[in-house]
Amino acid sequence: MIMEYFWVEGGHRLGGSITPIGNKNAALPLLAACLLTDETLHLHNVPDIGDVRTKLALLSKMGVVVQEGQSGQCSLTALGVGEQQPDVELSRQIRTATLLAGPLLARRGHVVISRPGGDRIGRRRLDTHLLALQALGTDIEVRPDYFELRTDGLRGCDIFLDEMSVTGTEQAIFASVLAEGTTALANVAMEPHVQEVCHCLNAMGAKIEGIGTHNLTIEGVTGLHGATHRIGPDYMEVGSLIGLAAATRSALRIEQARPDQHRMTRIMFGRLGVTWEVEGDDIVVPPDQPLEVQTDFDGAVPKIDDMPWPGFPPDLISIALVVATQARGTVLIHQKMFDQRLVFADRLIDMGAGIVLCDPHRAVVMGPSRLRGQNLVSPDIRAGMALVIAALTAEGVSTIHNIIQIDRGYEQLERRLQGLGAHIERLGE
Ligand SMILES: CC(=O)N[C@H]1[C@@H](OP(=O)(O)OP(=O)(O)OC[C@H]2O[C@@H](n3ccc(=O)[nH]c3=O)[C@H](O)[C@@H]2O)O[C@H](CO)[C@@H](O)[C@@H]1O
Ligand SMILES: C=C(OP(=O)(O)O)C(=O)O
Repeated sequence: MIMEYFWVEGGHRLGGSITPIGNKNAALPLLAACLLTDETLHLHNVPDIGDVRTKLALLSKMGVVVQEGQSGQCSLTALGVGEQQPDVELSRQIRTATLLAGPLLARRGHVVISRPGGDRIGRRRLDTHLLALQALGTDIEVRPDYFELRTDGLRGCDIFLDEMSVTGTEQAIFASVLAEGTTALANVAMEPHVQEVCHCLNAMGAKIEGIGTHNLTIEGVTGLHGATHRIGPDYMEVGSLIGLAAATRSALRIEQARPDQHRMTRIMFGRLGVTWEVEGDDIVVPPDQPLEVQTDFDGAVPKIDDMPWPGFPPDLISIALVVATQARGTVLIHQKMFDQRLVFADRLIDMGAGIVLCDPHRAVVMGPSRLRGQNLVSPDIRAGMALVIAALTAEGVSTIHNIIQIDRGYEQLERRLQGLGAHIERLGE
C-alpha cells in the first residue's frame, strides 16, 4: 500500500480566497440521522473527507442506499435496514460510529456497538452516551471490545448529563426523538453542530425545543420523515485558516465563514495579537500582523484554554499552539478537555519552537521562534494541521507523514492550499 505524505517548503507568503468545507462534526451525526426514517434525507455541503467516506461505507454496508451528487450533495434512504449490525472494522476507524446506537435502538431495539475510533488524544469515555441511553430504558451489556444494547421501548424521562459531551448529547437526542413521552435533557452540549443536528431533526418532524441552550425538551413523536438540510461551514477549518494566515503573515479572505461563530476565537487568538476584519459573511485576515502576546491587565502571563461551547473549542488549541510560537511574549496554552492532545508540542520543539511542555495539559510558549523544516508525523487531525502550518511557516523543507489523519478532517488540503500559493505536495512512498 502506498503511504502518502506531504512535502512542504516553508517561508513563502500565501494569499487569496478560500471557502471552508462543510462542518465535519455536523456531517457525521447527520449521516447517522438517516436511520431514524424510511424516507430520504437529503444533505447538502457534505465534506469529502476521510471520516465521511468511512461513515458512508458503514451505512451502505447496513443497507442504506447512498446517492452522491455534485458539490457535496448526498441522499440517504434507510428503507432496507434490517437486523444487520454495524461493521466492526469500519466502526473502529471513527468516533461517530457510536452514534448509530441511538437511531438503531429507536428503530429496532437492539444494537452492538464496537468501541469507537477517532483521534487518539487521550481517554475518550462513552459514559455520557450510555448513562443517557440507560435512563431512556436501555439494558447495557459491557464486553471488552463492544457494548450490546437492548430496549423493549425507549421512554422519555428527565436526564442531567454527567458532562456536556458533544456526541453524548447527540446520542441522547437521537434516542429521545422517537421515545414515548417527553424527555428533558439538561447540561447538554450546544456546539453549532449539535444545534444543526436538532434543526435537521425538527425538519424531519421531531419536536425539540431549547436549541442553542444547555437545556432541551424533546417531545417524542411516532415517526420521522425525509427532509433537506444544508450543512454549515466547518468552524474548526475556519479557525485553522485564520491561524495559518497569522503564522505565515499572509493576507487571506475566508469566504462564507459565519463570523458570528468566531467570537471566542477572536478573544483567544487576540491574546496572541491576531485580528481580522468582517466583511459580510467573510473573514478577512490582513497581512504582516505584528503578533504580540497581550498580557492580562495586571501584566500577568495570559492563557489560552478550551471549554465546551461557547468556550474556545479544544480542536483549535493545537492551532493556537503553533501560532503562539510566532508571537512575541510568553503565553500559557492549557488543553483542559483532552489528556494527550498537546504532546505533539515535542515536534514543534524539534523545529526550534520555544516551548516548555509542563505536563500533558499545559505548555508555556515563549516566542517568537524561527522554525526549521523537519521530518514530522501527524498524530491526529488538528495536530496534523498545526504541523502543516508550522511547516509552511518554517525555513526549509518538511515532510509530514501519516496524513491519513489529516485527510480524516480536511478535504484535499494540499490542492486547496496550493490555490493560496503554498508550496505543498502530496507524495507517495
Ligand atoms: C465527531 C465529533 O463531534 N467530535 C468532537 C466531539 O467529540 P466527543 O463528543 O467525543 O467529545 P466530548 O464532548 O464527549 O468530550 C471531549 C473531552 O472533553 C471532556 N469534557 C467534555 C465536556 C465537559 O463538560 N467537560 C469535559 O472535560 C471529556 O471528558 C472529553 O475528554 O467533541 C469534542 C469536544 O468539543 C471535539 O474535540 C471533537 O472534535
Ligand atoms: C477530535 C476530532 O475528531 P473525532 O472526534 O472525530 O476524533 C477533531 O475533529 O478534531
